[in-house]
Amino acid sequence: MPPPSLQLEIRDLAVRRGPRLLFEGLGFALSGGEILHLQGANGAGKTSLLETLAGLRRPAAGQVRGLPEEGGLHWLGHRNGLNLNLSVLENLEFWCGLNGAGAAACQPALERVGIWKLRHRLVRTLSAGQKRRAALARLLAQRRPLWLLDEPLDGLDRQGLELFAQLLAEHAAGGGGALVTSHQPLPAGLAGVRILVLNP
Ligand SMILES: Nc1ncnc2c1ncn2[C@@H]1O[C@H](COP(=O)(O)OP(=O)(O)OP(=O)(O)O)[C@@H](O)[C@H]1O
Repeated sequence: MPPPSLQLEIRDLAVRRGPRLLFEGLGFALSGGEILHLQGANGAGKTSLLETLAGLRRPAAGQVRGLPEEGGLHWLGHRNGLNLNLSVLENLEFWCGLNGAGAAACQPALERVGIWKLRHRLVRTLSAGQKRRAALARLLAQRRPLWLLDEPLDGLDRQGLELFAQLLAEHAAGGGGALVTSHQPLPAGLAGVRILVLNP
């Protein structure tokens, strides 16, 4: 079942952190099937923009139209969203329970990211890249039309980067869209990638 179609439109957006105006007048669109690679210097406001789109931060001005209904986006921030004192499987079951995917979605997701054999390990005992794979499994456990990914490549090895590229390509091919921050280039060969530079 493909996710509902995505037509995100950002107009004249301004975001402030405390007294500091990070950016203003920002406009862009993101449709299903597209991947937007968000670039910009440290402190440019990339994370703040994603947090704003995720509803975690109120914009100072502007409009965000076409955000999916509640439950329609996945947020993967600098932190992995994993409880270090639970096992990999317990973490995923928690997320599946929260988003209505059901426990049956956990095994295929963990197999896909290559860490099913680690399912009983406490997350605190995993390497950084293994934790990142567990976080990516969250995205697979339930299909959602919009992915907001903040530095998702951090910690991934070469195979992890290839896996990430496949997951992103499949997401886009299924009609999903993604806004991805990364200081390194996105894996080569991904179709439908546009670049947006914040505060060039
Ligand atoms: N909790 C906070 N309180 C006040 N200012 C903050 C806070 N977190 C971040 N900032 C400031 O907001 C600005 C934008 O930060 P943000 O994390 O959005 O940038 P970024 O483009 O994602 O940076 P990076 O590439 O380093 O991850 C920075 O100047 C930062 O110092």
